[in-house]
Amino acid sequence: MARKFLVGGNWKMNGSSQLVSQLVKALNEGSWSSNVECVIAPPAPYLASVRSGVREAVGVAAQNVWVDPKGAFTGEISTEMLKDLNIGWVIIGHSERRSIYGESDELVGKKVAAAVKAGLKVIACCGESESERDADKTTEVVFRQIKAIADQLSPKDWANIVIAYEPVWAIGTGKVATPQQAQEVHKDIRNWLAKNVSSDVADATRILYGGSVSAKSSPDLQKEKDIDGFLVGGASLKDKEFLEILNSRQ
Ligand SMILES: O=C(CO)COP(=O)(O)O
Repeated sequence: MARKFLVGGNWKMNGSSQLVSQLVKALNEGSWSSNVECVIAPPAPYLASVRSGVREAVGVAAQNVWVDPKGAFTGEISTEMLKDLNIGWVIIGHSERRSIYGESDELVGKKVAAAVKAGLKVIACCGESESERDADKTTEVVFRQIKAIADQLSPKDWANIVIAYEPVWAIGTGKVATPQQAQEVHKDIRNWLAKNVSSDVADATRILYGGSVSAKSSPDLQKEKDIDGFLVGGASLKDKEFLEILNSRQ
């Protein structure tokens, strides 16, 4: 089954009104193949203006969401608010949320389930740290993270899930995984889905690679069979480079 290539831009806690306008303008004026889907994730204060400013074909994602629909949760954002603002996507379980804010596998699973039930599409992140890779625990960690998500979902929910494999050692370090390293884990994730969810879900689910993706590394990474796109951090804040990455899909 053909999986549409997806390039996501995770702006993290970066930007200003000025940079946001510049990036939106570049995406409105730039072009890339209709076989490539683009989703950008601005910081929460800019979600509404990005959604109204960027062309419809570009998806907009929040970088986090809470599990309850409303109430006394100071500082949080609900799925209902995202829908109210016409934000179709949310990134959940990013390694920065896990490590800095202590989000457990279980909480990540609950957030993914709440978002999908609310009708949002989810980019669900997983990935091992350097010491876990060195200890040969990559698949153990990644499978545990994905299982915590899968446990909360029914097979049909997977139509709205994209997985992002983001090895922690490659995030913001300039140390990009080789195409072979990434492909190996992507294939393992797909096999895990086939065995534990269904072969249809394994075939259809897009698995993105994230971690120091640049215009230089994207052409080779995109050649790998099980790499269905990228989740780009730093390079998504550079308008020309992000467009180059969008155009690296052959
Ligand atoms: O965390 C990432 C995307 O979510 C990757 O960040 P960098 O591309 O800056 O390494």
